[in-house]
Amino acid sequence: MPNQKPLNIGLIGYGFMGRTHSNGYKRVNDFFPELAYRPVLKAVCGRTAEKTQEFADQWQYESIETDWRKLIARDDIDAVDICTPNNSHAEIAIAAAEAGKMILCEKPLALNPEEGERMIAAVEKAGVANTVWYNYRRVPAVSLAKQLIDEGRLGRIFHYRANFLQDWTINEDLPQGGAALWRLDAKAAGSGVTGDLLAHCIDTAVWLNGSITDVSAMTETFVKERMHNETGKMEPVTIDDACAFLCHFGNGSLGLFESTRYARGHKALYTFEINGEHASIRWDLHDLHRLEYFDHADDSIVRGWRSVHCTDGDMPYMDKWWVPGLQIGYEHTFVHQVADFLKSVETGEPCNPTFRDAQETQQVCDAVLESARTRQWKNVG
Ligand SMILES: NC(=O)C1=CN([C@@H]2O[C@H](COP(=O)(O)OP(=O)(O)OC[C@H]3O[C@@H](n4cnc5c(N)ncnc54)[C@H](OP(=O)(O)O)[C@@H]3O)[C@@H](O)[C@H]2O)C=CC1
Ligand SMILES: O=C1CO[C@H](CO)[C@@H](O)[C@@H]1O
Repeated sequence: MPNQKPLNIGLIGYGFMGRTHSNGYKRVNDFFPELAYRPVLKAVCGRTAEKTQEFADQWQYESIETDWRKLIARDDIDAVDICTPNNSHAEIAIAAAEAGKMILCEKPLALNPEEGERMIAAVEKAGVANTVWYNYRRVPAVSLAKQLIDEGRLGRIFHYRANFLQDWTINEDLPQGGAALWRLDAKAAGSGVTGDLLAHCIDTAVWLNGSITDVSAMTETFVKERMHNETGKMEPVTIDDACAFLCHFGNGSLGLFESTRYARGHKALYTFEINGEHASIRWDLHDLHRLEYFDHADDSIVRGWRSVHCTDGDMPYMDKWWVPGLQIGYEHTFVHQVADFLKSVETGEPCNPTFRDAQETQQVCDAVLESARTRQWKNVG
């Protein structure tokens, strides 16, 4: 569309998320033609020039940088997209805000709530648009769950249950740290499954069911020592391999959350179930276009769990895609977040979750880790 205004993107980090976001930028205007803005892939930054250039050529970025400070200093960058390991989010975001750039930051927002506070102060002082990529909110079935809850169809909520299960660190010979395995090093990641996986479950839960007030958690590190890629020596493992916690929500409901990288057979199984007074819903990332729904008001002779295939045009986001019955996937959640961000730039409305919204998840993660450490219930915040 010739009338769309360009929004110049500076992407920092060209790994897994660099690819999902780039795909989102490239596809968004074809499927959301009404948007006033069009992302332009202006520059990508990584520390390795050769690999960064390879990525730029493949995804058609106009230029590369090998120092994120140079990317932020450029006048031709409007929005900075942070796709680097967690320990760099705060420094990059604060510098980007001070340079007046809009910011899209990967999750978790920061290493800890203190960093999160400084990031919020920076974006709010600069008055720049900001969002955090908690992308699962934008699975149509998850957005539909939000709609059903907000319409009051579940009534009073009693229970919220969520799991995020993986199995990729079971091998005790897997090293820790360095470029590929930064998730196993608390200095780079902040924490293990709590900040990496439970953060998604917490973000969705707070969005769907409101604030979490207090938590009681346990964590475990099953493999205590691993070879560190940077030192070449066996070193203590500093992250949580598994975490489970109980919590209270402000609305009086009870929560039960579990995450691990030691659930043999599960690669990325994110599920949640919510039980209300009138109805229950459940969702499973492996079948992401389905929302299961049980309505007690149904006639008893046909009452049961319905499997709602979220592909009709009246489901959230689905009028943008194919025809009823044909589904979409993981990558579309990022297209949706880009679309919502561009819309927010146009209207001046926040694009959820903002840094301030995402800080709530940071605070819950902090309370969870503290509760596990002290073996006591902890209040959030
Ligand atoms: N929303 C979601 O569902 C997901 C979110 N994430 C989050 O996204 C972020 C990135 O994860 P992921 O993409 O998997 O990580 P990867 O390890 O795949 O990629 C990280 C990238 O960051 C670059 N990088 C690292 N340090 C710097 C630096 N100082 N300056 C510039 N570039 C740097 C690396 O390139 P080089 O080494 O050349 O510098 C690499 O391109 C994390 O915060 C993670 O938690 C990840 C997966 C899913
Ligand atoms: O959603 C996710 C899937 O798993 C990744 C790790 O393997 C996470 O980093 C990510 O946030």
